[in-house]
Amino acid sequence: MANDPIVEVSNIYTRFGAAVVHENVSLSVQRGEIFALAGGSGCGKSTLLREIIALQPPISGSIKVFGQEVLGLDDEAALPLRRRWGVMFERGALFSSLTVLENVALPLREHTDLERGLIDEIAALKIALTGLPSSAGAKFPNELSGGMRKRAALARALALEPELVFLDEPTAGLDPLSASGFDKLVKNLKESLGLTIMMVTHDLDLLWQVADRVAVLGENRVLGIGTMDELSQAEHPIIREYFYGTRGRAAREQTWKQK
Ligand SMILES: Nc1ncnc2c1ncn2[C@@H]1O[C@H](COP(=O)(O)OP(=O)(O)OP(=O)(O)O)[C@@H](O)[C@H]1O
Repeated sequence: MANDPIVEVSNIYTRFGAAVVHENVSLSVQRGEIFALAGGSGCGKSTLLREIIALQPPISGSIKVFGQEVLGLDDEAALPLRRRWGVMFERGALFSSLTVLENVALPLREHTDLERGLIDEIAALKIALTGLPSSAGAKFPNELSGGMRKRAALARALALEPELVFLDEPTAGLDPLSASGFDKLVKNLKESLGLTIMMVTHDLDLLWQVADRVAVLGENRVLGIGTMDELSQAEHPIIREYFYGTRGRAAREQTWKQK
C-alpha cells in the first residue's frame, strides 16, 4: 500500500556478548522521505543500518523492508530485496582495481542481462547524475578526492534504479564545502528520482539541511523521533546536548540564515 512504511523496525534487541546496544528499538520510514539515524558515537546507528540491510541479525524483533520481513532471510532469499535498495557505505567500498565506470557497472553486470554497451551507458548516466565529470569514469578510486569517491559510491548505489537508498555517514571526512555540495545532491536526488533515503549521520548540517525526520538513538533506545525543529524542542538531556552543544548551535544558526 502506498502509505505503508517502506522500512519498519519493531522492538529490536541487539547485544554483542554482554554489551547491550538496542533494547526495544522501533521506528518506521515512510515512502519519499529522507530519514536520518543520529546520536552519539557508539549508540548503535551503523549496527541498526546493517541489521536493516540484512548484513547481520539482531537477537530479536522484526524488520520489514517493502513490507517483507528481512530477519531470517538467507542470502538467496534476500537477493530480490537487495536489488530494490542501494547502499552507500561510509568508506565507499569501491573496488580499487576497477575504474569508477566499472565499479558503477558492476551491480548491472551481476543483476541484469543487459549487453555491455548499454550497461556502460547506464553507468555513465549514473556518474553524471551524481555531479561527477564524465572523465571520472575512467579513473581509479584512489585517483579521486574523498568527495568524488563518495559521489562515485553513490552512483554505484543508484545503478539498479533503487526505490530506497541507505547512506552510511555520507559526509564523514569531507571538507565543509564538499559536504555542503553533498547535502544539495542528496536533496536533489530525492526530489528528481522520488527516492526514499535512510541515512546514518553525525553531521548536524546535513540533518538540518536535508532530513525530513530524524531518530536520535541513545541509552540503547530511540530517545526521540521527529523533524529537526521538533527535536530541537525536546527535553531529554542527551538530545539537548546534541542540539545545543557548540556544534549543534552553529549548524542550527546556519539553517536559520538560509531560511
Ligand atoms: N561486530 C561487533 N562486535 C562487537 N561489538 C560491536 C560490533 N559492532 C558494533 N559493536 C559495538 O556496538 C556498539 C554500537 O556500534 P555502532 O558502530 O553501531 O555505533 P554507531 O552509533 O554507528 O557509532 P559511530 O557513530 O561511532 O559510528 C559499539 O559499542 C560497538 O563497539
